[in-house]
This record gives sequence, structure tokens and C-alpha cells, in this order.
Amino acid sequence: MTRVLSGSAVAKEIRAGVTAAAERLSAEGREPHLAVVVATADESTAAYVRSIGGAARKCGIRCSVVDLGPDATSIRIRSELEALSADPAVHGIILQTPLPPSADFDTLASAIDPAKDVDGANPLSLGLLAARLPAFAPATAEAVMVLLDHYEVPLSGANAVVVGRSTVVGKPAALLLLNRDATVSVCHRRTTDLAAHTLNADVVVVAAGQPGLLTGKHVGANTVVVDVGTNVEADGSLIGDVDFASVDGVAAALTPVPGGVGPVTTALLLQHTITSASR
Ligand SMILES: NC(=O)C1=CN([C@@H]2O[C@H](COP(=O)(O)OP(=O)(O)OC[C@H]3O[C@@H](n4cnc5c(N)ncnc54)[C@H](OP(=O)(O)O)[C@@H]3O)[C@@H](O)[C@H]2O)C=CC1
Ligand SMILES: Nc1nc(=O)c2c([nH]1)NC[C@@H]1CN(c3ccc(C(=O)N[C@@H](CCC(=O)O)C(=O)O)cc3)C=[N+]21
Repeated sequence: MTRVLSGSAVAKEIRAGVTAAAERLSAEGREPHLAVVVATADESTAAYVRSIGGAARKCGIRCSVVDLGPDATSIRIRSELEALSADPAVHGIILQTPLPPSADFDTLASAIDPAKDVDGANPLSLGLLAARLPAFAPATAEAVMVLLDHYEVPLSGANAVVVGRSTVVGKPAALLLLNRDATVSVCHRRTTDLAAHTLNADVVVVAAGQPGLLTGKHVGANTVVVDVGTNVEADGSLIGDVDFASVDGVAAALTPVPGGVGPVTTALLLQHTITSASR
């Protein structure tokens, strides 16, 4: 039997704390405010931005979406990030990926004030994370850890495999797992034999953006699979990177998409905004 590790209830719990804190802050005249900068027409990003806006509203956090369009220049994006960093009424800033082909995420994210970097995108935040110093972790990577902890998956000494090495998800997830004493392998497109790695893993985190990448042939009976992928199908439905039907019944546990990592990510982003507004 494969256990389905839902994120919805976990997210709800986090949002309850956020709502109470947002109420307190607003009563003091410090309405928490999250700004989301978008420069893409990507469908999964649009879905994410909608879910952030909806969740923020419900929790009493102001959310402004700054949509610069898919043709925005690096100069335009950078000046927006600088203006938001300098605005005392803004407490959290996120820059959505993907960006226009001419723009570099890591370069632009360094324009986000680390104090407002609620998605841990500034390379400085990643460095602090690597050094185990206080910083905002990327919400998705932290959501992976929150889910594993909630379902009491042991990490110390566990073999963990992360599929994907992006700055936004794969790399920080690997760092967080390493900080918890897992033995971590990071796989990517040049990995020659993905199954050889994942079959040996206690925990597999998949963040590749490739539907159907991980199948029942990649996992064993004791493997816990965390599916970070959010791929929008032609009919508009959301699917992960894991072939759910083939892994279900083989692995020990699996997070669903939707209803797994996604809602926890959004809740943590709001929680980070509260932390920033409280300072
Ligand atoms: N649920 C959530 O909260 C979030 C979900 N996402 C989703 O997670 C997925 C990954 O996002 P992101 O990290 O930004 O994506 P990127 O495209 O930036 O990175 C994808 C990574 O996966 C690797 N990869 C791609 N294909 C394969 C393959 N066939 N075998 C092994 N590795 C592969 C790439 O390797 P290489 O480096 O060699 O190219 C790369 O490192 C997307 O579906 C995205 O929408 C993202 C953020 C949050
Ligand atoms: N800098 C940056 N950080 C990100 O974290 C980031 C990004 N860029 N670019 C785009 C991807 C995508 N992503 C999602 C997060 C949550 C849901 C989510 O909550 N989905 C719901 C369903 C929502 C719906 O169905 O509309 C769920 O999984 O249950 C989806 C997608 C974050 N991303």
C-alpha cells in the first residue's frame, strides 16, 4: 500500500497561524504586503500566481501582482525589483520563473533586498542556507521538508535523491536535506542512469518539470516520493513529474499533485511575508 501524503491539511494549519498574525499586524497599521513580479506567459506560473493571490486574500495579506509581460527587458525587471525593495510598504518580493530568454534569474534576484526575499531567490540567501545561517529558504524546498517532517519521514542517515538542480528548487532542497544529515545525490539531464540512483533511495524528490519522468520502475517498496512538478496538460489540468498510477502500489509513500507540495509552498510564502512584516 502506498501512503498518499496530502499537503492540503498541512497548508491549512500554516495558513491559520498566518491569518492570526496578519490580523495582529494590520491592527497595528502594518498590513503585510507581498509583491509578485511576473515576466512570462507560462501556464503553471499563472496558476501559481492565482493561488498565491487567493490564499493571501483569505489570510488578510495584501498581494500585488506586477506583470511586466513575457517581453520585459532585464533592465525593466531589475528596476522594478529595486523599487519594491526600497518601498517600506512592501514586506515580501518574489520573482517568478521562467523569465524571458534574455534575462538571468540569479543576476536579477540579487536585486531583491534579502530582508524581503521571501522565496530565498537572492544568491546571498542560498549562500546563507548553505552555511546554515538564518535566511529565507525557497518556499518550495522548505515545503518538501515540512511535508517530510509532518509525516515523520526519518532523514538522518537516509539516502535522498533530488532530481533537478535549479536554483529555485533542486539545489536548495538538496542543501536542506544535507543540513538534516541525509546522504544526498542530485540528478539532472546528464545523469546516466537515473533508476540506479533512485532505486537506492529512501527519499526521492522530483523537480524536473517532466511529466511521467519517475515511474514504478524507479522506486522500491521503502521509497518515499515527493513530487514537486507542476505541469499543465492540454486540457488545463495539473500533473506532477511522477507517473502516479505506476508508482502507486510500489513506493511506500507519495505526495499527490495537486494537493501535495503546491499548497504548502504557497502557505510558507505567506508565512515568510509575515516574518518579514513582523521585523
Ligand atoms: N509545487 C511547487 O511549489 C513548485 C513547482 N515547481 C515545478 O517543479 C518543476 C521544476 O521546476 P524548476 O526547478 O523551476 O525547473 P527548471 O527547468 O529550472 O529545472 C529542471 C531541472 O530538472 C532537470 N531535468 C529535466 N529533465 C530531466 C530528466 N529527464 N532527467 C533528469 N533531470 C532532468 C534539469 O536538469 P539540467 O540542469 O541538466 O537541465 C534541471 O536541473 C516544474 O514542473 C515547476 O513548475 C517549481 C517551483 C515550485
Ligand atoms: N521563483 C519561483 N518560485 C516558485 O516557487 C515557482 C516559480 N518561480 N515559477 C512557477 C512555479 C510553479 N509553482 C507552483 C506552486 C504551487 C502550485 C499550487 O499550489 N498548485 C495547487 C493547485 C493550483 C491549481 O490547480 O490552480 C496544488 O498543487 O494543489 C502550483 C505551482 C511555483 N513556482
